[in-house]
Amino acid sequence: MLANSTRGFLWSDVETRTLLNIWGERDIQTALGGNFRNSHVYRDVARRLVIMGFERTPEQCRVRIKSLKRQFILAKEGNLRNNGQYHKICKFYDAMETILSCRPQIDPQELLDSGAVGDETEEEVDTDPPQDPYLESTGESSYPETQVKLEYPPTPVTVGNSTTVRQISSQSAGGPSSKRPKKRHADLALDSVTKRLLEQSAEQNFYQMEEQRLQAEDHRREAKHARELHMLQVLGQMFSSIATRNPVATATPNTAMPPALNTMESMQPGVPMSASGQMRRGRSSHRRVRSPQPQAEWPSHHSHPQSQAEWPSYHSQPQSNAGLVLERSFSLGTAARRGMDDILPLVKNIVPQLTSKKHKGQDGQIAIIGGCQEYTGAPYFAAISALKVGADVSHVFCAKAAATVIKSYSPELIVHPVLDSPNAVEEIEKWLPRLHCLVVGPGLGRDEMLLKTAKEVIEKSKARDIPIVIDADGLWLVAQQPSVIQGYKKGILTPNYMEFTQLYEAMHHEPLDSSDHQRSAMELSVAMGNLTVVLKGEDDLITDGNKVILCRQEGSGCRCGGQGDLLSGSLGVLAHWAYTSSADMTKSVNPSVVAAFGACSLTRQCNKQAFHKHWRATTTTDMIQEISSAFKKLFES
Ligand SMILES: NC(=O)C1=CN([C@@H]2O[C@H](COP(=O)(O)OP(=O)(O)OC[C@H]3O[C@@H](n4cnc5c(N)ncnc54)[C@H](OP(=O)(O)O)[C@@H]3O)[C@@H](O)[C@H]2O)[C@@H](O)CC1
Ligand SMILES: Nc1ncnc2c1ncn2[C@@H]1O[C@H](COP(=O)(O)OP(=O)(O)OP(=O)(O)O)[C@@H](O)[C@H]1O
Repeated sequence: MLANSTRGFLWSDVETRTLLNIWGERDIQTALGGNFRNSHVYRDVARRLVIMGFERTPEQCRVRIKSLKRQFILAKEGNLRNNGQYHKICKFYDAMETILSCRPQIDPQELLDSGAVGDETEEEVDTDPPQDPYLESTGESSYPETQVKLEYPPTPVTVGNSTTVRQISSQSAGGPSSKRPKKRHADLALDSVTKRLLEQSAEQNFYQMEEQRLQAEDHRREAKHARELHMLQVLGQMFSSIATRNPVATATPNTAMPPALNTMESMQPGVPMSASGQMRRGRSSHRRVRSPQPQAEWPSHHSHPQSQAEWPSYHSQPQSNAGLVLERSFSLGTAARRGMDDILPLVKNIVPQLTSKKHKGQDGQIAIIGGCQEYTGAPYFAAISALKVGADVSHVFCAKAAATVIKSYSPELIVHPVLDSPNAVEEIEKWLPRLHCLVVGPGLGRDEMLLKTAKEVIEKSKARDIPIVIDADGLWLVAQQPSVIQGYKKGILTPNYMEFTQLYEAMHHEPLDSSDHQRSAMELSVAMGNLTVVLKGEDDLITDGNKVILCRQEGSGCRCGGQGDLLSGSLGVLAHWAYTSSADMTKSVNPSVVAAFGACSLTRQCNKQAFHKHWRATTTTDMIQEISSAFKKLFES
């Protein structure tokens, strides 16, 4: 049976790697290098792909390769917009580089001699604007193609070690009447000058095309956001009509903000939102700027029904320096906004009483799914942090090679060396009835067998309604197979910036707009079915797709590895507490959000305290030692 019988626009990593393996085969590369018509080569590629279990048309293969080459060239050229991090998210960079650097060098003179003028090879020339990835499989594009007229012989442009062939513009190539030289090696000096000129103009041409390509991309993005906006408007209207039938919900206070899809990036606590009432999208030439409007000038919901019925509005809730709430709400916003004045008291509310009436286990039995030969520290940090925050029991389900090492770090942890055993899922499943929260990913690694086990354990835990925190390599799994957690309301994702980028791009099939993290985080959350997303960074950004909370608890400049594990372990416990607290305690705020805010604040406070003592020498172990006092300071004073 074919692995990919239901074809879609999406190429899985395995499928792409198989395609690259086939495309990189010597005979294919030779065939592509020596032919200006290559449809038969891609027929062969598609045929070989079918043998490997993936059904794709030759055109799909060609388009996919083309797009991979585009990504690779972009990454290579450094013509990037992702804070110079793009090479890290060009997943197949190494494979592309290996293949392209082994390509036979193409002699431009041979191309001229071959008489292939104007007979463009589809394989080598990359002049199309990017295709909408949703339509890659059909080859159609949802936006007008940028016309780049190419009339003259191809000339090589060196990208790294490889040589690709590009067309030259008429001005630079000397016009279509350029004649094929009669003697091939007649004038070497002239040849080399001509070659240099051709190379320069090809480069210029390349940058022009890149510019056009980026513009086309911007247009496409604008169109996408316009569609989103429209959807939001429709939703707003729906909520509005419900609200008019619901007397409680219609009691919306006079806090309607300008109808701007805003971000809080420029906001400081206490600064009115209207000061930043503009839509920040992509490149400057396409920014749509709304005039800043003083808050007072915006009519209330009652006098300006459109302001809430048609537009989602974002409300800033001035907070303590540690936390800031950005909320997108519709007409029913009042209900959602109740209790959002301050998240910290809600975290305090969920912390269980210490009482002699309880027995062991009631305050939390947490399990970490992670730990392999390479990574033993991460699961330990997460598990011990869970204990120090207040869980009664902390388990680690890890690979055999990691178990003894983790046990030797701490006798407090219960370590199960089962993750790489054939009956791993069964072994872990036995424990699920007693577990209150799972933290999947710290030190898990990317071994396929371990990931498969993790995936099945997630499925079993979902069936039991257990909160699941996914971090580190667990997020990699989610980027490959989002459905594993998509739509599960008790799922919490805790990506750092790199992990966030991968997740975002896996869900949206387009590069992350790094200028607007809050919007992107919300989009990711919504795409994942309103899962809670915690984007860690200078400010931690927490969203469930409806509101964004910034955690700005003071930390330090020390970024020792493992802090994220402290966060995910603590979050495991807090999530359990939040989900077992009454709605009164959390004031109906999403329990995952309350827990996430608590875990972020705690991690940052630990970082601050440890840094005061150890300065540059601060390690995660030092931070863990601060959990007790940081917790008390934040949540019990
Ligand atoms: N002691 C242990 O056992 C520990 C084990 N751990 C375990 O290791 C496993 C793999 O985790 P990971 O940390 O290597 O992977 P990930 O976070 O993707 O970083 C990869 C690269 O991305 C970059 N990068 C990262 N953050 C960035 C940012 N914000 N902004 C920009 N760039 C950023 C940075 O690239 P660089 O700067 O080095 O080029 C980084 O090297 C996982 O199981 C985890 O649990 C850790 O928990 C640590 C303690
Ligand atoms: N620039 C920063 N300033 C202050 N705090 C930060 C900064 N970056 C991250 N943090 C804090 O460090 C904690 C861990 O985030 P980090 O980005 O280091 O996670 P990670 O890369 O997943 O960690 P790990 O090393 O465990 O894999 C978070 O609580 C976050 O608030």
